[in-house]
Amino acid sequence: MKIALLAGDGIGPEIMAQARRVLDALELPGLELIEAEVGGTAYRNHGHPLPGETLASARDADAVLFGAVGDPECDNLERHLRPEQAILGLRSNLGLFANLRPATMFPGLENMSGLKPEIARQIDVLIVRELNGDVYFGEKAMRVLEDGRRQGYDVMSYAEDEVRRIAHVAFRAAQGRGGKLCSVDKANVLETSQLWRDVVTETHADYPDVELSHMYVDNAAMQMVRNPGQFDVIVTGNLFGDILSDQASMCVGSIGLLASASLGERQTEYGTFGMYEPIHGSAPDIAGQGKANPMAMILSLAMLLRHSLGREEDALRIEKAIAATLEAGVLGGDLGGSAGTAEIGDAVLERL
Ligand SMILES: NC(=O)c1ccc[n+]([C@@H]2O[C@H](COP(=O)([O-])OP(=O)(O)OC[C@H]3O[C@@H](n4cnc5c(N)ncnc54)[C@H](O)[C@@H]3O)[C@@H](O)[C@H]2O)c1
Ligand SMILES: CC(C)[C@H](C(=O)O)[C@@H](O)C(=O)O
Ligand SMILES: [Mg+2]
Repeated sequence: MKIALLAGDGIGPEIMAQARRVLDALELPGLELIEAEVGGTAYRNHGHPLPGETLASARDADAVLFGAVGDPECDNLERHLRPEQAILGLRSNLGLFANLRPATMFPGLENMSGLKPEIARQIDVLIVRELNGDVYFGEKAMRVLEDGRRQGYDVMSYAEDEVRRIAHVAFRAAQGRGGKLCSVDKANVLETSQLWRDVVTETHADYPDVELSHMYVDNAAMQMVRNPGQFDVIVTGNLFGDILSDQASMCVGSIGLLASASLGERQTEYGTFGMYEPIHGSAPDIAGQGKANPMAMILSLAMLLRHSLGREEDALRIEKAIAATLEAGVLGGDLGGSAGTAEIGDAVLERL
């Protein structure tokens, strides 16, 4: 079993170190770890945020564990050299089109989001975000118009096969959970969304046991705050999924808790090849201070063990250790506590 570890920038290496301790504690037989540089760090050392060697290491592994990228000092670089391009490059080059972002309330955190505890307690939503299309990957340009005005230009597009394959992932996920799928779009305005809605509705014919609903994204953002417990599985496009998942994270207490799996079609000897990462970024405002919550990173490792290495029991062990740590009140600054990154790592390891 081979895992590529890409720690990245900012808090990436700090939280990766804690996930690494958890992985070491599991003592998986025959495990090989390959570390590679990515993001601003890779740009500085190799002139590119996603060096060919890093992409090759990721491709060659059974799974990729990814920290975070993003570096304020790189903000003025040309777009193709910015750290964020590394993550987009990995997602597209590795064919990782299905991004699973679960947001589940942990016992003890019901008061964290400001929602009424009886509402907060019901949150258990899986956001299935399409990851290889949308305005992220359409044609882009910074143009100068005839009258001298600059115009930013980004094309939003979806082809029907791209919508169909993510719809299948979402319907299957709903079958394995509460049997409800809500497709989120902006079909009252966008052609891409009208196609999205049509294709999701067509695909529903294969899954008559799943209850399908459609919701406009602006309403979904409101409903996510009003009553997030109404959602079971949400399927949506790349941009809407990016935004709604950060929003969902606060409903369960903090962005420092949300893990993700990015999957494609490639199967390995042990499961589905994938890349696993917290949904948050490199958090430059707290980087290097030992303050970052490593739980989203450690929960991403649990998802890796489940989906790519076929080790459900180890995944559950980690998830239970995180839940027990939170229930014991070991909270990072993001949750109003004072535990630092390593202290949280210690507490999780102790319970593991
Ligand atoms: N997958 C990724 O690598 C990824 C995801 C999102 C943003 N980014 C990049 O990260 C950089 C910073 O972006 P941003 O500030 O908009 O978003 P961010 O997610 O990095 O941070 C937003 C806020 O949440 C806090 N936060 C995030 N993770 C935390 C954790 N684990 N523990 C405690 N607090 C945490 C930060 O301190 C900050 O106040 C940018 O360059 C952005 O492009 C990368
Ligand atoms: C860093 C950025 C490109 C990325 C995205 O928008 O997908 C991030 O926000 C995420 O949620 O993984
Ligand atoms: Mg995001």
